[in-house]
Amino acid sequence: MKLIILDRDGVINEDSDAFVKSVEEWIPLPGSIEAIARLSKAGWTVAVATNQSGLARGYFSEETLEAMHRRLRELVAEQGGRVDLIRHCPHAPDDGCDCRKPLSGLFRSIAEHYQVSLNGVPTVGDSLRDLQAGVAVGCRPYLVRTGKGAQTEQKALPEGTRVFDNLAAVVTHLLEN
Ligand SMILES: O=P(O)(O)OC[C@@H](O)[C@H]1O[C@@H](OP(=O)(O)O)[C@@H](O)[C@@H](O)[C@@H]1O
Ligand SMILES: [Mg+2]
Ligand SMILES: [Zn+2]
Repeated sequence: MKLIILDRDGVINEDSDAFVKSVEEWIPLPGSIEAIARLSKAGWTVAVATNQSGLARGYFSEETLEAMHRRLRELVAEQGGRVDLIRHCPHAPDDGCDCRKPLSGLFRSIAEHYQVSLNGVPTVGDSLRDLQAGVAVGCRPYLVRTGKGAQTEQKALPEGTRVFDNLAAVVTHLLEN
């Protein structure tokens, strides 16, 4: 299967240092919804792996998070595409979970869901921890310059990381190669 694993905040939608705390604050980045739809229509299965410590911090509820993800799914469906699976880490940094990126629990959960290896599966993130979580289970890392990506690009990146301006550019590359 052609599987791709996307980070959410800063890749699909605008990120904020104050967290994305409501559907109103959940604003798609230009071209990202269409990019996800292009992948779907080309036969790709699109999964999302996202840290959502705002839940543990009490900034928003699971119901609000689900409303954001309903909005994402609706917008992609309007473009003829589909977000197939969303896995999130609800924990705080000091909860000691195994699913908060850079740990790979979300990625392993996605692999388990589809009963596939993640070797070579592209993963797209804006933070170093997104790439580290995916690379640890064999994913091919793609960094975008949206969200926190421009700052991340200044750091030491996992070997082989490809850098693109945004998700739309990553998708164009993937669909052309
Ligand atoms: O980029 P993804 O994984 O989809 O989501 C990131 C968000 O959960 C938030 O993660 C927080 O990190 P801490 O959880 O405070 O370390 C901060 O970086 C926020 O700016 C950001 O909105
Ligand atoms: Mg992010
Ligand atoms: Zn967790």
